[in-house]
Amino acid sequence: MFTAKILLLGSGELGKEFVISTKRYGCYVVACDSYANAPAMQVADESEVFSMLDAGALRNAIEKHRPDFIVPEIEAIRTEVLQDFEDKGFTVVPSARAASLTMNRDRIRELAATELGLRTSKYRYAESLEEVREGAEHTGLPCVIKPVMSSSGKGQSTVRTPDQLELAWNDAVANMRGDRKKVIVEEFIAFEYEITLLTIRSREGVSFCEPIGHRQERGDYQESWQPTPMTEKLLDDAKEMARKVVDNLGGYGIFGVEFFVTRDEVVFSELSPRPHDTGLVTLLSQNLSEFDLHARAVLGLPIPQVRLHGPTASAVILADREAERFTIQGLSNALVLGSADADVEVRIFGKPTTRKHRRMGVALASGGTVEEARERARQAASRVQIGYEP
Ligand SMILES: Nc1ncnc2c1ncn2[C@@H]1O[C@H](COP(=O)(O)OP(=O)(O)OP(=O)(O)O)[C@@H](O)[C@H]1O
Ligand SMILES: NCC(=O)N[C@@H]1O[C@H](COP(=O)([O-])[O-])[C@@H](O)[C@H]1O
Ligand SMILES: [Mg+2]
Repeated sequence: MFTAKILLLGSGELGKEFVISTKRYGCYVVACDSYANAPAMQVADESEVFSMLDAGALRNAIEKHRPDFIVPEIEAIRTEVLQDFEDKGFTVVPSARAASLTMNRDRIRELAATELGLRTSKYRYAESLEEVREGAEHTGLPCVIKPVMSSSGKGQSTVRTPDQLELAWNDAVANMRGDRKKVIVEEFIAFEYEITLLTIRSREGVSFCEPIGHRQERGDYQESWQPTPMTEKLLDDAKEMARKVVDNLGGYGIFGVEFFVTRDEVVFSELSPRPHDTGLVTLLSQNLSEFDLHARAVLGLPIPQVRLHGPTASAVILADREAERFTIQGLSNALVLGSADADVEVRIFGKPTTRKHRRMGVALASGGTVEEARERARQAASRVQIGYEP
């Protein structure tokens, strides 16, 4: 009847594209999230609504559906439950350990910096304002303060003067996820640029996509592009570090490995053991998107050499306020930017409500150069508007 049954934990835009890729290979997908009608649910066979942090509900869903693959799509999951089911013989993608380590910044940092010896920023952990001050002494200013459990920049701030430390600590505590009142204080890396190195770990070994450059605001990605010109030496360093981490984490799937690149050095930042938001650009840039590659790696299908079509960029379409009644306008105005020499695409995620800065869609564009592609993608994104209804 179907190739494999997948239980998707988290059903946002990344999950939606992953579901489309797996449906094309004949999978049966049950999409789960904490709210109804989430993007991936709109294209899945079935859906379940519960909090992924609710151990009982998560257990019930796995037992009810008995999937071939449990695929985390978000970070905040009761990972102990994943470990239990993995121990019972279920397959967690890429592995329960990977999900658990990457959900906690301190655990993945310990693995990368201490166990694997990768170059990272200087850091300290802190569980009180007092310890935050000590941490900042160690790293120097500016420094970056992040809750150990959070994503998409939530509760994260860059501190430039000592008097800002208290505000940063309070903000981190107010926006952290989970029950650990703990932050990481990181040395601020004045990087020239930053990249996501999409790294595929499959039965056939480890392979890489061309590095993706990106620009972040408020700790959240605004635009991304491919390729990013890098010297061979720096790219090799990044690949070696990415390989070490994914081989240690184990399992099969795609990983978004994040690096800061300075003049002469690559600094490991963090990684997602799943498709990465900045990798949305691959929906247009490559013969196989990061979602196709994740699907293939998970299902044990062949992974060919990935082909980059040419310079391509993505630019996000954000809401600017909270609303339940809204319309998406201007699609045609955006798509008309496509021509014989340049592709333009828009993906609307179908999220049922908006909130300030919530990502509602993404514009994609190709160009003769990365600069040209970025400009076109930004323009296309700005032409898509959200109409808020009273
Ligand atoms: N130590 C640092 N030095 C300089 N910039 C930093 C540092 N840490 C984070 N940033 C900036 O903030 C961005 C978000 O940081 P990070 O990836 O750690 O947060 P996140 O909440 O895990 O985001 P996501 O879940 O979207 O990946 C980085 O991509 C980078 O632009
Ligand atoms: N950086 C992580 C990331 O991009 N995650 C993506 O955003 C969704 C949540 O969006 P929402 O907060 O708008 O519901 C997640 O489900 C995932 O697809
Ligand atoms: Mg990040």
